[in-house]
Amino acid sequence: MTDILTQTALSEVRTVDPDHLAGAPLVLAQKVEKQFGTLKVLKGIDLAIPKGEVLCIIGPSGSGKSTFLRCINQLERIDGGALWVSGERVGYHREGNKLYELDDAAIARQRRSIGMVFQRFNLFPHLTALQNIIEGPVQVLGESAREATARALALLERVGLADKRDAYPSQLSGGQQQRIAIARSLAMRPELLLFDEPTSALDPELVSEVLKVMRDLAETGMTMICVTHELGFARDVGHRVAFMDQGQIVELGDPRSVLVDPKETRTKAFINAVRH
Ligand SMILES: Nc1ncnc2c1ncn2[C@@H]1O[C@H](COP(=O)(O)OP(=O)(O)OP(=O)(O)O)[C@@H](O)[C@H]1O
Repeated sequence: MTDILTQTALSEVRTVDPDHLAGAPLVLAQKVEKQFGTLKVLKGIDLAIPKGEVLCIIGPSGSGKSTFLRCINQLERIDGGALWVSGERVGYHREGNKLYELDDAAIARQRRSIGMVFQRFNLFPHLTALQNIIEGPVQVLGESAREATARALALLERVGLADKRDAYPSQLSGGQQQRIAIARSLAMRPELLLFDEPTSALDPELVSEVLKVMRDLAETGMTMICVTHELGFARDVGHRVAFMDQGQIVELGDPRSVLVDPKETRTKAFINAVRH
């Protein structure tokens, strides 16, 4: 398996800075398929994401971007192909007519290493910012309240919200809630962070504060897959950009080649439409 992973890593990530090419990819998708009823939503996604990479996924509504993230995080089961995270085969998969399933404990363990930040912040409304952040580390990772609180306070500082530790979500702006949601994900010490349009539910003036936190995070070497409509963010922060359309990755490469000088007609049309 290491050979497959390494070979695929080298063939798929050649456009990435060599510093990001340390060993096997953190995420590997091979011919991943997903359908809802008769609707084929993912039609053979091949992708290798090395540790430390920031991959931005762009594409029109309904192209399967969220579904792909949800498959990585095992919120959806794939119907074909294979997915690995950290060299471990992810949850459910099918080979021929056989369906392989990990037990719930193994799935829970795999999911713990993957953080996900949603469009809607999904904070617990009855818990303060601090309580939202320590909930997972205490309940799931078994950390002491003292240790979890110390780390949560550092994370609040990192997202610029130390003064909001005792505020409830309803007392925070959308941008602040999203920054708490990011801190909450980080508190679980994830190896991989998935962002599903984290700024699209925000008022325009609140977008930049969330993008700044994501930008800072990228600089720490966190592996991130960001589904985003923020082309400026994708250009400045992404190591690579993937353009998805109709369940396929139509174009993949460094941000300049995909966003400024795309080769595919569909990519060009999408970028023009988003810009105007
Ligand atoms: N649970 C589901 N049941 C049935 N169809 C679904 C389900 N989830 C997604 N779909 C459909 O799958 C297709 C892809 O959806 P997905 O949310 O992955 O697209 P997307 O590219 O993320 O779009 P957007 O940018 O609008 O979020 C859409 O046609 C959607 O209606």
